[in-house]
Amino acid sequence: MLELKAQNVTKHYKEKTAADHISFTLKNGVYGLLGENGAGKTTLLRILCGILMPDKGAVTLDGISIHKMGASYRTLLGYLPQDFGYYPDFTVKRYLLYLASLKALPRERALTRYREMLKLTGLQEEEKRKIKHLSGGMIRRLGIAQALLNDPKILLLDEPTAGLDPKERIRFRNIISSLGHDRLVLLSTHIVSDVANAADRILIMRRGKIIEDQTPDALLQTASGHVWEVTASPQEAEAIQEQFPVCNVRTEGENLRLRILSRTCPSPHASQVQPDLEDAYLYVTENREVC
Ligand SMILES: Nc1ncnc2c1ncn2[C@@H]1O[C@H](COP(=O)(O)OP(=O)(O)OP(=O)(O)O)[C@@H](O)[C@H]1O
Repeated sequence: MLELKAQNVTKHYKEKTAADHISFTLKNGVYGLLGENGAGKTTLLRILCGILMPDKGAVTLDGISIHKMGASYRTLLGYLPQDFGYYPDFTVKRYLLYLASLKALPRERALTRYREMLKLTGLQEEEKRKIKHLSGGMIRRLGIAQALLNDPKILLLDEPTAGLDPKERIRFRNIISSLGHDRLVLLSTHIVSDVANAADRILIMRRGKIIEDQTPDALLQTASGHVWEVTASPQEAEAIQEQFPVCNVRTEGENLRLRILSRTCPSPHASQVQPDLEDAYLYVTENREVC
C-alpha cells in the first residue's frame, strides 16, 4: 500500500504563511481536508501534487521525495484543481481522449478508460456535447473523469463540489465513496457534509495548520457533551448569540431554537444533544471561543 507523507511542509507567500509545518501520513482511503476559505487547502494540495515547491519540509511517497520521482509520481497521480482547464468547444469525448493522450495512455487503453469514466460519472449521454453546453455539475463530473483516466493511485480533489446543487452534490459524494477502496483520495472542501459520510479520516486546516486529524467518530467524540439546544425569545436569543458560538438557528412560532456550543450548561432550559460533524467542526475551529 502506498504511503504519502508530508513532513514539516511549510510555504510562505511574502509574510503570509499558507502552510505551516504540516506533517501527516496518508494511505489508501478517503480523507477529507476541511477548512474555511483561505485556510491553505489549495496550497497544500498543489504541494502534494508537486506543482508547488514548499519553502521547507518534504513530501515523500514510500520514503522517496516526489520531486525526485518526477514523471513516475505523475503517472500515479490524478488531480482536479479548483478551476480545471478545459476547452469549451471540445466535445466531452474529444476532451477526454485528448487528456488521455497527454497522460500517455496507449490508444486501446485510452478508449477503455474513457468508456469506464463516462459510465462512472454518468456522462454517457453527453459524449457528443460541447463542454460549453454542459451544466456546472456535469463539468465537475467531467473534471473527475479526466482526473481518473490514468487510474491514479493518488487522487487529489480541490473543492470538487463548489457550485453544485444538492442533487449533483449527492451524486458526486457517491462517486467519491466508490473510489477510496484501492486508492488514496484527498478531497478538500469547506462543506462538512461533503466528507461526513465518505471520509475515513478528516483533517481540519486553519490558518495554514492542520489542527485536527481524526476519524469522523473521534471528531464527534471531541464535541460530545458540548452541544446544547434551547428555545428562546428573539431577545434572549440575541444575548445567547453574543455569548456562545451558535451552530444553527431555526424558528419555532414566535421563538427561536438555538443549537449552541458550550462546555457547561448554558441556560436552565437548555438540553444536551448529540453532536453532528458540523457541530464538531465548529467546536474544533472555534474552540478557543467556546466557554
Ligand atoms: N500566489 C499567492 N500569492 C500570495 N498569497 C497567496 C497566493 N496563493 C494563496 N495565497 C494566500 O495564502 C492563503 C491560503 O490560500 P489557499 O488558496 O491555499 O487557501 P484555501 O484554503 O484553498 O482557500 P480557498 O478555498 O479560498 O481557495 C490565503 O490567505 C491566500 O490569500
